[in-house]
Amino acid sequence: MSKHSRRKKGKSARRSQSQSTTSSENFEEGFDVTDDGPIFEVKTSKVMGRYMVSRKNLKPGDVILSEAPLVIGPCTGCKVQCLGCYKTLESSFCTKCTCGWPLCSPKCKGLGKRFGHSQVECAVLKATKSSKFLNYDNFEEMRPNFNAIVPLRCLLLKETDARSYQHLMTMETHNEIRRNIPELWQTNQRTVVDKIRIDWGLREYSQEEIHSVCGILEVNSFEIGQQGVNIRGLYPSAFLMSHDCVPNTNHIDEESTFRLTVRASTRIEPGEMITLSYAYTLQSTLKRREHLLENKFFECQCRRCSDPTELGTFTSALICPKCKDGFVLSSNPLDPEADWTCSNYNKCPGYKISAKSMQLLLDKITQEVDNIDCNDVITMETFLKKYRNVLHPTHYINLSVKLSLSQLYGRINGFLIDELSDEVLTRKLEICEEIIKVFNVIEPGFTRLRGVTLYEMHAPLMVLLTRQFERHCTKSELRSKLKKVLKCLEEASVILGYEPESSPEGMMGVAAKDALVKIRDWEKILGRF
Ligand SMILES: C[S@@+](CC[C@H](N)C(=O)[O-])C[C@H]1O[C@@H](n2cnc3c(N)ncnc32)[C@H](O)[C@@H]1O
Repeated sequence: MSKHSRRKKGKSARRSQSQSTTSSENFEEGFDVTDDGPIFEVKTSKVMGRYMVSRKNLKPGDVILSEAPLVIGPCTGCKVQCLGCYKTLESSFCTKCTCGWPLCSPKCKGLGKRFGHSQVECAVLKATKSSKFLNYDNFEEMRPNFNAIVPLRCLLLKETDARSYQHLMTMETHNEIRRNIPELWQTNQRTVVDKIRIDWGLREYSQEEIHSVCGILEVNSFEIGQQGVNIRGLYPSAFLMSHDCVPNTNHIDEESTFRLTVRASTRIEPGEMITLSYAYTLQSTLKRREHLLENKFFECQCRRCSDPTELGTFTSALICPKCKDGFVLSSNPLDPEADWTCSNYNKCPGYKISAKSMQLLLDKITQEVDNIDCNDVITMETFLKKYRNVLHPTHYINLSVKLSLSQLYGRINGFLIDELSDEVLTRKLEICEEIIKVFNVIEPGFTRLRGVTLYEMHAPLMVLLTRQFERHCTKSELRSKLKKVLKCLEEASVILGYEPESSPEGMMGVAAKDALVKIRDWEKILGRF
């Protein structure tokens, strides 16, 4: 699963387990167990297979599980990277390991490590002369070789850690479905199965077994690593979380150990499903469902997907071109072929646009937005103006532009926070308020998107307030405004306090804590807010 979303599971025999098992029956280690028993249990349904259910009352921030990976390594389609630490490599700075595969340096910290380039892997890659397929003069051509590394690491577990291998093989493969998707199956055959069995000569692994490992990785793995690092990993219990387009957990992975920690992002009651989103939440229902079907092989029927308004967020809605008053919504969001109609039945009876026309329009607008430079504030604002009568203000395309603007205003040259006029500061604030209303619904609670946006909100509030103070405002006005800043910062510092300190979000969390100290100084002057 991507950072925002993802993953899945295994064989029908496993489905026959009892309706409700404690986590420890599946894999004793890696499960968080409190004094009064496991935090979650695993249940089974016909539609979803196994899924995780809470046994406790959980608060936002509570740890649900924290565990080391079973296996990690390069993502499919990754650039050439160091097999030890996964740093992307440029040809001129590359070192070769004795097995002939690239490393960042002879002293790479991942050399000889279980979750890096292990001695066993090195010996196998060397013995099979696998490096003869690596053309160091052409990094582009070298890339597909990396697709077979994690599958090989899974297969090597058979010898080096049989228990982990057995556990991994209980995960869903969706082989029955994947086998009937020729493009997917044949790509795996060519770039993984034949690479391992024919190019590297490791015939001891059967075709079926390697395809299963590919399926397990596609369905169950997490994308991990900090920005610019392209790694995927399988975890012993986290894969059991089912998908929901409004998830109730957030997770982070530690940079040096790759340990995954899953926390509740909202309150979770005993018996409630523990979920994450396998798809990017800032997408339309159509796009999320397409992603889930193509990559996780199921049709999402969650509350958000079933509701044309997406729980009142209107993230897929257009403004009706006919009455300019209603919103154009899918007449059946669970059917991608369904027509789109105006919500204003009285004024616009019978108005409709076909799914195909809608798709063409969105493709065109998406292309336009993709062409905007990621720091170009002016063009982003022009885009929003251009489509103000077409896209709902919180349409997902608008939201992605607004999310960028919320982080650019105050940060980039020409738009540094102290240089912004009151008008632009107010604009930043309005954008943050608008997007946080949507995040409160689709990514509620202690989530990265909310944490970052709350932090972004405090800056314009604070600068506007300081300017007002200089222009003389009353103590009580000041106090009430500072209260708002305090609220944003307090929540942002708690949420972002869970992020790794070296990550951009973690650094923001530290900055939020520093800013809180300064606000407390105001409190000393003005009295308690
Ligand atoms: C990472 S696995 C989750 C564990 C899996 N259910 C198992 O039994 O091993 C992801 C798979 O679970 C199923 N799944 C997860 N969430 C689902 C949902 N909301 N609706 C239907 N199926 C779901 C799908 O088959 C999906 O490919």
